[in-house]
Amino acid sequence: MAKKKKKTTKTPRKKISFKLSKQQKIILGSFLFLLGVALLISFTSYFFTWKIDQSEIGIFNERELQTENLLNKFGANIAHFFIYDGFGIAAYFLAILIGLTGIYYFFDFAKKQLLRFWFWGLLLMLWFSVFFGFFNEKTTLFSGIIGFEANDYLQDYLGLIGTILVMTFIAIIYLVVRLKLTPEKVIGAIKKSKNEVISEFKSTETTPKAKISEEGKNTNTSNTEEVSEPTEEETFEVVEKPTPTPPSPSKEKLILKSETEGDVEMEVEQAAEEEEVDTLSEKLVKDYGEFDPRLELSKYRFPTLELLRDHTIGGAITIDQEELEENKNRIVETLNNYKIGIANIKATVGPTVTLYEIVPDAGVRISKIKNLEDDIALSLSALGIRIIAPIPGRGTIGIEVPNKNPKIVSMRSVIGSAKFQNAEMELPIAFGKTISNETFVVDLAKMPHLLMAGATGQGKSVGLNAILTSLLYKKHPAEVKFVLVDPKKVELTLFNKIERHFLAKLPDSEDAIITDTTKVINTLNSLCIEMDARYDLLKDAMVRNIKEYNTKFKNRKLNPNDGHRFLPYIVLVIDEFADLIMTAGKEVETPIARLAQLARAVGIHLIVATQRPSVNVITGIIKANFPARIAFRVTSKIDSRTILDNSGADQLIGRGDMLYTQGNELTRLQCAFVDTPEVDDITDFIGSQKAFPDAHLLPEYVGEEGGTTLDNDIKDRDKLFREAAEVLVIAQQGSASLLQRKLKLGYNRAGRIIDQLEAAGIVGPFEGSKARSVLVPTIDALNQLLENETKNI
Ligand SMILES: Nc1ncnc2c1ncn2[C@@H]1O[C@H](COP(=O)(O)OP(=O)(O)OP(=O)(O)O)[C@@H](O)[C@H]1O
Repeated sequence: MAKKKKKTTKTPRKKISFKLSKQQKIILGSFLFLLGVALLISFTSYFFTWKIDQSEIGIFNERELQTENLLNKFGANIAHFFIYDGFGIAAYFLAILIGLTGIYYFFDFAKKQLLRFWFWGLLLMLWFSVFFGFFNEKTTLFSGIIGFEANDYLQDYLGLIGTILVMTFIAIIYLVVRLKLTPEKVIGAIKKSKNEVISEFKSTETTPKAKISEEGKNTNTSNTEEVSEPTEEETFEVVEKPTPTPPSPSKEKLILKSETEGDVEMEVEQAAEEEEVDTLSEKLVKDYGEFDPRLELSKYRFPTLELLRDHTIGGAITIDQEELEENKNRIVETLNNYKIGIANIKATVGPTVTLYEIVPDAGVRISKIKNLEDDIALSLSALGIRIIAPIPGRGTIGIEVPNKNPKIVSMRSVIGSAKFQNAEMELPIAFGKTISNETFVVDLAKMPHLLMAGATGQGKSVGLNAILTSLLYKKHPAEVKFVLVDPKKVELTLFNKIERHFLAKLPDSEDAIITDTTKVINTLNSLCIEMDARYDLLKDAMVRNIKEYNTKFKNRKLNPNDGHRFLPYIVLVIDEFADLIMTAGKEVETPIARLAQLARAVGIHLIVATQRPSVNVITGIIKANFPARIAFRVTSKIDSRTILDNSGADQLIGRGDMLYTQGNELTRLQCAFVDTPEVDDITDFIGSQKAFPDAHLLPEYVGEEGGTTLDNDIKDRDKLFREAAEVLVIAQQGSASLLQRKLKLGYNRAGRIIDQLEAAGIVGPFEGSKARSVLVPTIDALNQLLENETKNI
């Protein structure tokens, strides 16, 4: 018990605080300021009296003893201590710093700047003290003992030249860091002063002339007031308008006198340029730096190259001379059989095919060679021959012949290539290698949507994995989000591991990867809502595309309180589009077409793959909005035409051999190969790192049949119900995103309020991705409606 009592009687320890009250600051400030002044006086006086006072230094107890220093014994001793025993003339810095500190405390200015003054001031004091050490070998008055000894010490170790060099270096540091001096500024200042001298010289020269002309005018019959009564002493003022160069920080007056005595004097006044003031956004950027979308996952590590394997077991591409010669002879022979002479032939060996470029003899018709495609293929007895007549931009005819030993192009080699690593693109994709063995990198953001077709087993899934891998190697989780649709349920499951890093999903769904058709419809419509919301944001920010928007947001020119946010790119990947169209038809096609038409500017990009590129799957409207297309091997010429608007895809050899077009010419590529275990490793690597709390949530979309039951219970209404109703009635637009912005609500709450408004008959039913109609025309009508409601209860 006694112990307990002891404990309770213990008084809590007082915290020691160094915070000064306002009065204390004023007292301390004035003390320091006056001390600084006292030091300045005693130092100055010391230089005149030190010889006389020399013998009295150190004697305090003899009251009658007087010294010559203006501050008597105190002044003589303190000055002796700081100047003679200390830093010489440089001790003035100390006096100034103490005085300055006094001013800072007196006016209670921020102390950060003061610290800087002390740091640089002390450095300067030491520097000058050592510097004067060079000059006064006999008396240490200029440098003080510290400066003299320090100089001596440096010279003992570095010699005179070494010491000068060290001192120069410190001086440069001061000039560059503290005074922000650069060679350009120095040159500019020299030029400026040179110009000033010249102009001064010129104006002094011209003044008498001006006077003469003035006098000349006077003799004329002009009667203006200024010239009618010229007197010898008269001065006149010419006010010069501000000239753009050179800017001067303050108003300056320049009096120009002519050489002749008692002559007209001219005063030139140059107005100072107005200072530019930082805008709010510039100030925010200065204070907090640019907005960094990566900050939340700032420790995120990008996947390493070691996670990818090298599949080129056979080593790099080898040129089989025999095979080349054989093919060349056969081509020449076949063409000769049809009386087509060849002037020149050149071969480029790629990973899977070799391109033979032919320059036919003059007068040979190109269509003739094109028609012989099948005959040449027959005589070369090889699958996958493609004839390009002519090769655009080269003036030759190309014959692509598959190699006997095709080489796999590893994802590792394309990801590790300089072309991909140095690519300055928004969404870089390394597809593989071209026929001339160059890494082929394109920007998905520029495509802007990609259609991919190929018969089963020809490399579509590998191609999709290559695209996703490319983006994972280049983009931070905050910058891009994937919406993955995988009706086959097996192809993209590995990406589940990176759900909270890179995937986007509907708020109520468990899995981010969408496998069932109704969910696909909801997701597509949700993306349409997101697209519309993004367009609203872009409009509000007065920018044309997501890149400009994000730049503006990073520069803190857009206020997050107005609903603005950093917009990540969204890449929608659909692996088996035919399946979706078969089961959902128009319901899928409409939002896809809408997205394809409009979403490019807001950073939503589509990648759609299909096994069956038939016209009822890839309809005209979809095709028109997917300018970038990839074809793996397809089974018929018709399919090739559907996907590429050209034949050729039926002639490919499979296993990643593909044709790529972005609206104009076809490029034959060997798709990079990335195996499932590699994707597994990459997603493991990313998945094991710190993630966002949840997958990126897309806006909620309530399908027609899955709509929530409309409950018109007044008690259950949201607190902001009335305010929300007013906002929508005034805007005559029933959109949840408008509520989000105006009332600063989350999406879910805004959605709930919209449902309640619908139940109350204020807004109309859901109309796809369009905003709902508002059924109440004015605020008065709204008040009436709500009043009637309460009466009826
Ligand atoms: N770029 C490539 N390089 C080498 N081999 C490849 C390449 N792409 C695909 N292959 C080979 O082809 C096989 C089938 O590829 P993939 O699974 O991508 O075909 P798919 O078109 O997606 O077929 P499906 O439509 O039936 O899913 C792979 O297992 C692989 O052996």
